[in-house]
Amino acid sequence: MTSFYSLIRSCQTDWDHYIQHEFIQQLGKGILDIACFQHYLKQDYLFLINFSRVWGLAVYKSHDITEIRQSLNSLKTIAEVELDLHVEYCKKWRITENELKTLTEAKANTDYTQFVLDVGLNGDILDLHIVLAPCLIGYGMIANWLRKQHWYDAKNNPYTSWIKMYISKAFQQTMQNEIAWIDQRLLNIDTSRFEQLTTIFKQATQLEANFWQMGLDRSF
Ligand SMILES: Cc1ncc(C[n+]2csc(CCO)c2C)c(N)n1
Repeated sequence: MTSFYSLIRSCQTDWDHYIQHEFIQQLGKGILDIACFQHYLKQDYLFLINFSRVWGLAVYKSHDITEIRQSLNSLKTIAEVELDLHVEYCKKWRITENELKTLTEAKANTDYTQFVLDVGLNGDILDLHIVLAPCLIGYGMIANWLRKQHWYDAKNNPYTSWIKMYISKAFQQTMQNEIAWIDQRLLNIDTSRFEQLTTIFKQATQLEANFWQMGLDRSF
């Protein structure tokens, strides 16, 4: 049966590279250079702004009022709640609001956003959810993977607060809801449509891995 997990299996190597990226391994061991994490957090502020735009596009691409409300809800959460939380979180890492407002966007960030918006503009609501899946579902899976590693150090780790966000019951439930939404839509698609979706999913997964690499290299 075609399910969200078939998408992962279709690009297992890329998926594992994203989930188990060096950035994540160093973060889980608590040895990631703070400057790399700060660079990631700053770029993520820009990413989240673009990400909220994508939900705006999803509102437009919705088929019915249920889908409109679902996308609108995601747009409101990110624009009205999560961005403020991100700014507060950045302050704890000595990143000021002014710094966030005057950032230069890194190439890995632009490439990712451009791809997501391009898929969204040309495709339908299912394409949009699939291109966003590595982002929406991947972070929850990263947290779950980290937790299972024998070297994962939750106690003496400056990054525990970040990992906790994605281990939280609320986030894990959101992730499961998204998997269920995708699974439902994958039930009735044919092979060629599935192949189209795997291409989108694989590319978004690679772009997510590039985002970690950008953090690690502190590149622009
Ligand atoms: C590059 C990048 N990829 C994924 C996420 C994770 N993420 C972004 S928005 C969202 C949904 C609601 O919080 C999630 C899980 C991130 N922060 N940065």
